Amino acid sequence: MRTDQPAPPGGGLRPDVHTGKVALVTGGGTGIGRATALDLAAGGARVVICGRRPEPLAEVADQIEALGGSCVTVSADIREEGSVTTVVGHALEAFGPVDVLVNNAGGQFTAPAEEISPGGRRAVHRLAVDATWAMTREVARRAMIPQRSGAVFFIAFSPRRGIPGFAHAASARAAVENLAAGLSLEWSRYGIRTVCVAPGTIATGGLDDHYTAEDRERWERSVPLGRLGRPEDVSGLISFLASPRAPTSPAPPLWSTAERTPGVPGTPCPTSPRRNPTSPRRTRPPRTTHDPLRH
Ligand SMILES: CCCCCCC/C=C/C(=O)SCCNC(=O)CCNC(=O)[C@H](O)C(C)(C)COP(=O)(O)OP(=O)(O)OC[C@H]1O[C@@H](n2cnc3c(N)ncnc32)[C@H](O)[C@@H]1OP(=O)(O)O
Ligand SMILES: NC(=O)C1=CN([C@@H]2O[C@H](COP(=O)(O)OP(=O)(O)OC[C@H]3O[C@@H](n4cnc5c(N)ncnc54)[C@H](OP(=O)(O)O)[C@@H]3O)[C@@H](O)[C@H]2O)C=CC1
Repeated sequence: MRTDQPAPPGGGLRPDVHTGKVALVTGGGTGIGRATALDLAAGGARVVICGRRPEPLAEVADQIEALGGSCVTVSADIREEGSVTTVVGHALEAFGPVDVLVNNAGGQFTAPAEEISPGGRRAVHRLAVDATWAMTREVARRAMIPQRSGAVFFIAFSPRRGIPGFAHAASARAAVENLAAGLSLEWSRYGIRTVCVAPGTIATGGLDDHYTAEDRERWERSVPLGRLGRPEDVSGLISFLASPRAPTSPAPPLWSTAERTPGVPGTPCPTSPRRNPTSPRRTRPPRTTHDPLRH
């Protein structure tokens, strides 16, 4: 069964939690981006979504409108010069200043590091790093800095210390994580929060379509929970962090919905240690009553 099924929107938050806000979600037509667009809309935000293919964008817009929300779609390849300006222009024209930007569009391929060509590395970094920065700068300059508020989300990877087959992509996400941390130091003065979310491994259509069943099974085995995450795990976190209930001080650099696997990424997680039945039980020393008033 395909795993990229629409999730019930809401994220468990109040239906007016984002009322009056405008959100822009890149790659909002599928997977994590779609779940995020739906959750933000279910909280009352007016949503702009972009991606290269118009069809998935239109489906999400229909879903949002069927729930009584507002959604505008912009079909664009955000790696192309000028397209970021166009996307942000459409958002401003449709709904006014953007309050929440979710830099979700991204992707890569798996390959041994030594086989990744400069062009292959560039293709991945152009999207994950360059287009993300261009979008963030454009939204900040045209909306968030003038209005002295906003929340910008970035998507990183977990684990953070590298993933076999992802040398190009994991290094791109490390750059984005550092960007989020640096911007939070610079742009707090404008009331802009920059937050990086590291999803772990999430069952999406993108994962189904671009990676082998073997890859997915290996990644699944490495999750202590025993299953991959769901898009709404990530969208629910983003929706909460975009809400007024989000902790603001001190701004945490990275939020993760992920496992923290102690072994090599992609290898099975260790099983729980079991007591050796032949080893003697440790005997506890007798309990003494501690009276804090007596020394
Ligand atoms: C513990 C384990 C954790 C696992 C974590 C898993 C976490 C991540 C999951 C996800 O991110 S799921 C998201 C799913 N979606 C995707 O990944 C998107 C799929 N990929 C793409 O859409 C494309 O590959 C791309 C990355 C956007 C590149 O597209 P583009 O149209 O720019 O590519 P091309 O013009 O065809 O090629 C450019 C350049 O790249 C080289 N290349 C492309 N594919 C491959 C490949 N499979 N292997 C090696 N090289 C590839 C291609 O040859 C070109 O290079 P040059 O010829 O110019 O040198
Ligand atoms: N699923 C997972 O396990 C994890 C995912 N991530 C990251 O989370 C994000 C969402 O992933 P997921 O939902 O799984 O994957 P999807 O492939 O479903 O989502 C990627 C979205 O980005 C859009 N997109 C890709 N390239 C461009 C472009 N050049 N311009 C505009 N839009 C673009 C795609 O639409 P279109 O093709 O129509 O352009 C698509 O809607 C990605 O950045 C991914 O790398 C991070 C960690 C784990």
